[in-house]
Amino acid sequence: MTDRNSSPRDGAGTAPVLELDDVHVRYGGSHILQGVSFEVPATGVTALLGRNGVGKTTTLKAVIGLAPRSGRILLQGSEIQTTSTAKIVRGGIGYVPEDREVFGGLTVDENLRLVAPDQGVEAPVVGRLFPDLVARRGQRAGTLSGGQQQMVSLARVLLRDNALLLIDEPTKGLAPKLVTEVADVLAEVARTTPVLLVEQNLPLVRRIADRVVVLDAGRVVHRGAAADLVADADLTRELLGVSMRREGVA
Ligand SMILES: Nc1ncnc2c1ncn2[C@@H]1O[C@H](COP(=O)(O)OP(=O)(O)OP(=O)(O)O)[C@@H](O)[C@H]1O
Repeated sequence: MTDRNSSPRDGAGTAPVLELDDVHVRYGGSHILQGVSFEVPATGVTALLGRNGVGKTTTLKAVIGLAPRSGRILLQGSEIQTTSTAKIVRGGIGYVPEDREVFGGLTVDENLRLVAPDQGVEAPVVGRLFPDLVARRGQRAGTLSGGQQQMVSLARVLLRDNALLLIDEPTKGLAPKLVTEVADVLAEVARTTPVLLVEQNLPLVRRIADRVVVLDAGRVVHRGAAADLVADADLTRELLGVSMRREGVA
């Protein structure tokens, strides 16, 4: 495994917010995570990368308790590998799954009031980061564009106080302009809350991630500074099978 945790942006010196130690996930006879170990520092964006099907989403699900896991997982030093998802969420992990999961029949405001009944779109964080959602407060979430639904998902999680955010491919399927908008929001969010981000868009990773963890076949194969990985065309091709010119962030 390559391990290049030497950047001044790597959060070294502070206690990690999340630690995975030899985490395994098995579905029936399939051994999906095969001893995953890494730390998420308490600041900035840690990007979890890897080719399709290597176990990135499964890693987030193992942390939040939605996949059958073994091994040790520590949130702010406390073991959570046997804790229920509801307790983990109450304990401070916000999870934005890949499939967005908005309530399509409810308005934008009603979706947010499920989490913050007294505030909805009036919550300061919504006005600050998602002015478009305030303007669309009465629109049914099912009629929003993919990017707008992504914003509802993100806003809903941000209505709570989180020690850590797990965000799974927030830009998947979005047009480049919306990718840029989501990237802006994530960069702003990460100023106050550490983020573990699954993302395939390397220009976005270069722009907002501080460090990367790369998985292959259920194992960590590389850790290091995001800038170092994306600057190394041979390494990105070797680890991810992509070149930096594939897609852009305006
Ligand atoms: N509930 C499940 N039951 C059986 N196998 C599963 C289940 N969930 C995921 N897998 C398998 O685990 C492997 C890892 O899936 P995962 O979704 O974690 O990959 P990923 O790295 O997030 O991929 P992608 O980039 O394509 O989203 C895949 O082979 C997938 O088919």
